[in-house]
Amino acid sequence: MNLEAFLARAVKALDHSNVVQFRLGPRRVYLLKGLQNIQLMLGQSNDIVSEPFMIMIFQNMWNFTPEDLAKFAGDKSGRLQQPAAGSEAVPDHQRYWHSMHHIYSEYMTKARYSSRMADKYAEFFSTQLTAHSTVDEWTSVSLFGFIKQNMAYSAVAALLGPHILELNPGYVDKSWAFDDIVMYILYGPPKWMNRRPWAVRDEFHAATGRYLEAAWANFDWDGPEAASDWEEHFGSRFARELARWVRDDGFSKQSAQGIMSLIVFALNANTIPITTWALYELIKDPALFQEVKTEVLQAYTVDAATGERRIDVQKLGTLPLLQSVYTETLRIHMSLNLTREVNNPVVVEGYKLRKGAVMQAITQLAHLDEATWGREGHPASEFWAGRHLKYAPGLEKGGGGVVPEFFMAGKAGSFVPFGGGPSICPGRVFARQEILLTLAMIVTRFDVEFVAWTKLDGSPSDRPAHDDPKYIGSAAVPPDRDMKVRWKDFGDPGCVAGSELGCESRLRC
Ligand code: HEM
Repeated sequence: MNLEAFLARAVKALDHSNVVQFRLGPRRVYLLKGLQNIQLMLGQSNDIVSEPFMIMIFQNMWNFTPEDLAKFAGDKSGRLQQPAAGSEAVPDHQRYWHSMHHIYSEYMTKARYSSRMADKYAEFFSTQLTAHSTVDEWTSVSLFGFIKQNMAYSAVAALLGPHILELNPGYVDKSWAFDDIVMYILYGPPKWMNRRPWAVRDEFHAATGRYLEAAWANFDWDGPEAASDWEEHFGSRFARELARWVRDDGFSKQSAQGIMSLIVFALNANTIPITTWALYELIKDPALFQEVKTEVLQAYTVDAATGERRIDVQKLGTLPLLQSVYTETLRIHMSLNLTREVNNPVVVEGYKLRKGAVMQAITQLAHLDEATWGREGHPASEFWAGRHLKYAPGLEKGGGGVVPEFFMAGKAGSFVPFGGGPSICPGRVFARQEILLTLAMIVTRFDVEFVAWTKLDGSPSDRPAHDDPKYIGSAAVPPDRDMKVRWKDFGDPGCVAGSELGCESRLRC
């Protein structure tokens, strides 16, 4: 399916109406736009659900066994605490959607667990930066390639612990090979016509399975780490709780490794394109790079006891310019058809949508709406780092020491990179921390100079990067060009103007 062509037709059709209906085989599909319609579709209710679409994903991407698939398909009680009407008698252990949702929201989204993962991520990523550069020397780097390898490596180690990478040399490459064939598996021709994508999936799943086996064999459930937030075998508490639930509820080994593999895919598929695009913007604009660096230096703290310098992730998340750059990058490069199914009839702009009808909202339509996001001299289609900054009346940028505030330039329903409702992305808190940390660590640690645009294979390109059309409609869209840069590592950052922190860093503030 050509999602780019579909998107272009959909945008045209939605020019005239907020609701456009078409048929996909026997199904009625309703494309929606407009704040209220999207809020309705992504609301907290058992009337409009994502489960039927997820079943398709479980079958193809997760490779669930038919028995395990039947457990989810048969559970109509929904994800919410309150079972859907008519499902009140379903025993708790058979509420598969709710159990999974509970683990997501408890161990992935809550600040305690996401911050622990973020700290581990910073530790692993710092080690990767050190391994790939020499202090005080200029090194040539293909930025997208670098981020794809090293950010993914560090995020996997933070989520699942380092052993998965030791047990499976080339695991990160396997995960990207899987990323490459995901849309084919979901929407492409059947397996008998081309077996390769399924072989790529199975190889990736098997590698993840080796991690699960080793973790189960080596983790002591009665030992001192039984309630720890992070340990080396399973990695994060989230991964451990997910593995435990899958085993306790009797899922097969095949389904268990599929679930974990999908988490790895979700972990990297969006954060890495978004981080890469944000870095491209910062490097293209040296003044912006410097402004972000100055701002980020405020988030370094020194541990009074150990003298160790580290980034305070919470503080990082409050820096206005950095937040604005992050929001703007997500706004521009997220392209997903959010999909739901009607479980109980609903009325949308006078149309009655029956049970079984499919609803879709296209993130790009909301994110690029000129009326919502456009500002004089800054059309909605263009990146503008200052779009989400607000200055006190009378004080404009450049007015000596004026600190702006971060604010959402559009309305909440016009910005849905993480979806919404019960199936909103559970990784959103960690994703933000991970992206901000990566940007912060690079801008404070390196001097970076643009060298040239290249194609993804490293050959010269005569143009800058665009969104890679292959990924439009599927998630955060990666660039179709790499950026060759040279960077110089200044080593340990943390020196804030005049060394307030008492460091002897060579970092030029
Ligand atoms: C910039 C980064 C990210 C973006 C833009 C993003 C976006 C999304 C979106 C749009 C959905 C579907 C939501 C819906 O249907 O309403 C989703 C689901 C999901 N995301 Fe993320 N995501 C990001 C990072 C992450 C990370 C780091 C993880 C961590 C493992 C993660 C794990 C998941 C999972 C497990 C689901 C499925 C949730 C469910 O079915 O209940 N995501 N994400």
